[in-house]
Amino acid sequence: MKFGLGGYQEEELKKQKDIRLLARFVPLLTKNITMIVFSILLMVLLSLLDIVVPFVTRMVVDDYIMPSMADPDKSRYLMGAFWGGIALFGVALARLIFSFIQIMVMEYAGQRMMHELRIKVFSHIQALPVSFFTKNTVGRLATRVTNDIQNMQEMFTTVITFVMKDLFTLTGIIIIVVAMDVKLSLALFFVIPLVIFSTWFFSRYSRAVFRRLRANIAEINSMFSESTGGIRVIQLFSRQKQMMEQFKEINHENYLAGVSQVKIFGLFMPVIDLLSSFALAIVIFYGGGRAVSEALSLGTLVAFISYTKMFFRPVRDLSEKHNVLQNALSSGERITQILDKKVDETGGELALDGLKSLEFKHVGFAYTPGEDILKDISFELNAGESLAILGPTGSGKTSLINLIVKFYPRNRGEIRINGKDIDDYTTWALRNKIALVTQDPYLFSGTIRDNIVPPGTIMDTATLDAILERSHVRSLIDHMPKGLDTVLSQGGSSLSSGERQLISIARAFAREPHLIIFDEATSYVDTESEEKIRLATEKLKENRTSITIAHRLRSAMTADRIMVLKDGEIIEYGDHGTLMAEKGFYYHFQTLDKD
Ligand SMILES: Nc1ncnc2c1ncn2[C@@H]1O[C@H](COP(=O)(O)OP(=O)(O)OP(=O)(O)O)[C@@H](O)[C@H]1O
Repeated sequence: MKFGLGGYQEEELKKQKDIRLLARFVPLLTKNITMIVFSILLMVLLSLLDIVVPFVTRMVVDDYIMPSMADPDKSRYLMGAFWGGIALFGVALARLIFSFIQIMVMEYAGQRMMHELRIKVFSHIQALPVSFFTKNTVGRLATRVTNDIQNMQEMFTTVITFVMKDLFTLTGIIIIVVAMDVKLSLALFFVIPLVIFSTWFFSRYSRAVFRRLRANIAEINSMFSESTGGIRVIQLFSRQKQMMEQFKEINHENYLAGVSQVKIFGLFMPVIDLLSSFALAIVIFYGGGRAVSEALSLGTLVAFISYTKMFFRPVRDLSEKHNVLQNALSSGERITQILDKKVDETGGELALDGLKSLEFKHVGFAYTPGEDILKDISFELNAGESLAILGPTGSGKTSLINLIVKFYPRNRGEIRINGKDIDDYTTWALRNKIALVTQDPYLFSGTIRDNIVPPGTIMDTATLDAILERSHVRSLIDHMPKGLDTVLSQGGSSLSSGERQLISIARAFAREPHLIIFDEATSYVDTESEEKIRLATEKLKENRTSITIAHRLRSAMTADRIMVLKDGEIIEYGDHGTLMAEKGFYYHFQTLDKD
């Protein structure tokens, strides 16, 4: 089933068997099994207390009230009725206490389980390959770690124990009514097939509606986060109306699904009420007749009426819990869908100690099968050499870089570092020793220091000072209210893109990388910042191997080798002199840039 609009659509779900789906979450339960079992035992006790009430009533009616009517000495019976009342009050008090303990224990266990599940989902998402995030929006993933996990918690806390209680109560009632009067209990059981049929009918439809609702909520979240993320562009290009239209459409889908849910519930509950009244009518008609002819005691009839009413409470309850269960199952499906996504396991065992060579051999790559973005790329870069990559927009420059840092896996050919396949190195070691300075670097929310010094590293002041000096970030930090300890907003949005780039160059210095990959900014950076960035990157590249996606004449000219890409192919390769002599793309780039 697909809903809403293209960009915000949820991935199609594979329908899983409920039991198999629930089994996936059993390990969470087993870790908290003591609390769960305790809570279930309390629930059993609570349902016993429920069942006992009509029984006590029956005793009071049959043993004290009825005999008192025919006896002139009524005082003999008063004490019995009094103690009956006290017993009922005692039962109510015990219910309150046990119920409080049960809720506390179960909620505690539920919180613990969800805490663990949330961590599991979060860490799994963190380990997923970059390609996953281009297909799954922030909003959609946020729904997974918030709403969906909340739904699962509700299932664990309410469904498990309440279903146990309800089933126990139903069984208890059935046993007790059969023991009291077989004939009258058959009259009550007459409606059970009808109850089962309507519950089955209801559950069939409600699951589909719940799935639609979940998908719609995720789409709303997803569209909301994307539209707020891009609010500047939306406002600048006056796209609010269009966004509003899209939102209205998604919201309308959600409304329709909500209405379907209401319809199903609106129908089901009255049907169950009708069946309950029907059963009651049969009990009163048949039981009443037998009581009149004294084949049945009045106390038993009164107890029967109570049990009939009580019988339908768990049925109603079960259907309501069924609701929670359906909701949780559709959330569970989406959580397992994420947990089933394969994390990148291509990493090997090797550490990366220094860089002697980087080699591409006939490398081919496509984001979508059949649509080649890089074709037959071969080149070699030795220690300390610099490579400048040039090419028109969309020619595959960024894609080539993405393969080196393993954001995406290559489809063909070999990529070797120091003669070994890049998959032989641990992904962590590889990324740790390759510094990628992007055009618009991402800074973490936290202090500037946290952004520069790698996590878990203790860096002495002299080293840090030298880094700040070499990356030309010193004057920027001196202007900050708390210097290195100034807290940045998320993504470093309070800084200019040039400032962000300088901090990310300092971050690169701190890791002492073997390979520098630098994506030169195409957007406007003021002359002063540009000069600082140029000096900082030159220092960073000193005595290191580097690759620059070059947009400036100077960076291209000074590189040891220059590669020109067009439509995913290398069309020119060599040093400045050679390529100028070829009078191709590079030659024209040089002459154009000079103008
Ligand atoms: N995640 C992706 N999924 C599918 N196609 C993609 C993805 N990223 C890039 N592409 C496509 O791959 C091609 C090469 O893109 P790439 O970003 O590598 O080019 P580029 O040379 O770096 O361009 P620019 O100079 O504009 O940054 C483009 O046609 C682009 O549309």
